[in-house]
Amino acid sequence: MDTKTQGSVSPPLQENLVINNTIPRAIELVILSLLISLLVYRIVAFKDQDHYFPWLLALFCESWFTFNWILVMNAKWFQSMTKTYPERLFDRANESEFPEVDIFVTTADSILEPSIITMNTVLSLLAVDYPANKLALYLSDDACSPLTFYSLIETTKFAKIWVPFCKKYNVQVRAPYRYFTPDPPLMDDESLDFQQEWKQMKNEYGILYKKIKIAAQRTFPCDRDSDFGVFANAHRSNHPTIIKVVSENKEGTPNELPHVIYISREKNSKHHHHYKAGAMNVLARVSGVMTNAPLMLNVDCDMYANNPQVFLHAMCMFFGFKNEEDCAFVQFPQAFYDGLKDDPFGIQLVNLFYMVNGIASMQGAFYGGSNCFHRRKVIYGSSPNDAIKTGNTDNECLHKMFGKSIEMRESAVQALSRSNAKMENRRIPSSSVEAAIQVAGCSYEYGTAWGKQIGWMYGSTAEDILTGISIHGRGWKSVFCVPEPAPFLGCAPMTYPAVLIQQKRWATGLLEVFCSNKNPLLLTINGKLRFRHALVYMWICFWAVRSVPEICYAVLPAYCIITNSRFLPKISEPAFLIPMAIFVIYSLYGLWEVKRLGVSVRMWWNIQRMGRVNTMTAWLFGYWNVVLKVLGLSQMVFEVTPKDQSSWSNGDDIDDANAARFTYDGSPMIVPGVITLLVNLTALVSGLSGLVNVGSRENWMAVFGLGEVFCSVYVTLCFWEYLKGLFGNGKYGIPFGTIWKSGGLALLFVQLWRRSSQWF
Ligand SMILES: O=c1ccn([C@@H]2O[C@H](COP(=O)(O)OP(=O)(O)O[C@H]3O[C@H](CO)[C@@H](O)[C@H](O)[C@H]3O)[C@@H](O)[C@H]2O)c(=O)[nH]1
Ligand SMILES: [Mn+2]
Repeated sequence: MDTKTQGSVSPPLQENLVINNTIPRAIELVILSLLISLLVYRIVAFKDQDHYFPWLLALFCESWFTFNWILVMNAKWFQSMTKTYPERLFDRANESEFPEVDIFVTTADSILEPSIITMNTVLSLLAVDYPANKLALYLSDDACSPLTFYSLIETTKFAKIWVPFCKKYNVQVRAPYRYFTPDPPLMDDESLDFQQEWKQMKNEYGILYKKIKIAAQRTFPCDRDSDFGVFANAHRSNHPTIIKVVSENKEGTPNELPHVIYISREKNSKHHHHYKAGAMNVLARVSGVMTNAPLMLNVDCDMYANNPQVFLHAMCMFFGFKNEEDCAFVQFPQAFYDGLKDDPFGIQLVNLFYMVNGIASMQGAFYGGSNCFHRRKVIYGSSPNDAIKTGNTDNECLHKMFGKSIEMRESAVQALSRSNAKMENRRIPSSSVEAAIQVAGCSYEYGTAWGKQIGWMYGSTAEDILTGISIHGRGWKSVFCVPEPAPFLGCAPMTYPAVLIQQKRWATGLLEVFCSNKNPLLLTINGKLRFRHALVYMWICFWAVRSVPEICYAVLPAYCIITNSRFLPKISEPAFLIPMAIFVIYSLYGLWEVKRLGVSVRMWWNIQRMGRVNTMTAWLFGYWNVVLKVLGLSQMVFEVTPKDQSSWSNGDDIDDANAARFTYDGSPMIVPGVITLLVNLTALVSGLSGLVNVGSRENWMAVFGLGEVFCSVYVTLCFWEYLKGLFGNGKYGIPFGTIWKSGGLALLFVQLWRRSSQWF
């Protein structure tokens, strides 16, 4: 791969741009010093308090916030980003020297992840600007759905006209459902030929769409001919391996289609299948024995390639670094299409922008689970300076690592020993189906290193972070690449219950990483994870833990108002300025940060409040999940996020105002949120009634602290959507059951507080 990279005359393929960060650093330091002052004040003023409990609880929460702030500052301290120049690539290397890439698409449910979405992802990837004879696309179907297989066959047929069309007219958006939806249509060419072909293509896509739609409505998508026979008795969680080579580029011509292969790994209730990580490992092995490309791209089924040059951008990184060590994987951002205006659920990850640029100057991007190119040998567990060692790895050791398949071991040796992309003895996938079936079996991994030392790591529902940290822990660096236009676009969850499920899974999975043997601190001590990078991993792993101090802090003001105690300095004390300054500076700073990214004030507020709401609901459940798992009381499941198709399937414009409204199901996750809201409302009401009974201004001050009331109002504003939910109808209303439960608990808390406050 590094054929001509050393040539000092040619301009670089990628460049690291350092971003000046002086002002943000100064502001962050000011906030830090205020936080520390507050802690000091709390300790000094402790003895003067009438009530110790709220004061101590506040001290605990604020200590955590300060610690968290230090982690954040560390992450953002140096800012940089990498820019790529794909047009320069062709001066460096010939197309025939480009490395092969095996593309992995995963799907797990043909209802939650409608086939047509997956197929559009497939089409966009088959049509990328890259020699087709260097590519193989593997679709992993964890649902073992004949519909998916049928759709893939039909899609591949359509691809035979779609791909040449895209390349001929240099179409920019190569997922047809995105290409054909805009009104007026995207026209890349004015010519009559183009217009005609465009119409024909739209028509053909319409036919494909209908075929899939009709097939989806039938119990079995088509006649049970020989190809589909295997699906007849297959149950999604109990069936033999199914591998079908749907299309093969036998001659290896660059202008044909890449290989297309369908895989449904063996499932059996006796064997744990490890969800997505398990699917990825099967993909790695099957592609290993079939095509064994040195690079692998993995995308979730909804993440279509929005920028046809994305492979070239990735190559700029792989070719562009002198040391392989600097580029174990190239991560592209996860961006979403048709995201709701102003991000009402606070999920579009914009606020992570500065974090991402910050870690770019350490060991590089986190692996995000999708949109990432990996070196195969890195996934196979090698370390940066291993290249020579692996040449003479003995067979027994290989057996223990990679399993009993001879083809697998041979391919692994090849993958581990080459630093060069050249693929000797080109094979075609259909010649290795048997070997592939063997390595996709559900007992294949027993006694091997899969999921422990090699492949995608098991033990967390955030297999991405777990796998990424183990790579960084071996001393590799990675890169983040943000070309224009956005390289991949996918579906963000479109309803609030879906958001909750996703947030809970992330928080759970991240904390699982902390509790695993890939703990960031352990990897710093025993491995090669750099200390500062480990701190950033800690920040992300602790998402779930953050829920505890946050929820305590959110009920504190209510507690104080109800029990007539204090957790903030009195307004008459100069110390009152400290928390006030923290609040004002932090809010303005956050606003300024996102404003620089072109985000509206409304969106800033949504990110802010949903940050609080998600932490106190979904992340709190994530925390409990992990506690229960550690106690051995529960097991994790990977709940797939539904991919919404309303925005494109029928061409109707979604009504943003309605889509942004919160909907509720019976999920218990919102209970802590409703309780928090209810106790704060109770506090405000009881505060108000206290106010009515008091006359003059001085007395009014004596009744309750202004700071506490302000905080209570703030929490209520954060939960405004829940407040609406209490009175909403139908799906927009919080179910009665949830309201009663939360109401009962809130009442219980308030009574308990009233009675017990005299003791603390
Ligand atoms: O048993 C399973 C479960 C999931 N998947 C696939 O995993 C992908 C991600 O699932 P999704 O429900 O879309 O999760 P998200 O929360 O959107 O995904 C983010 O978070 C996950 C970790 O929690 C990562 O695996 C993903 O790559 C990352 O995009 C999808 O393609 C699924 O088909 C499987 O193949 N098998
Ligand atoms: Mn997803």
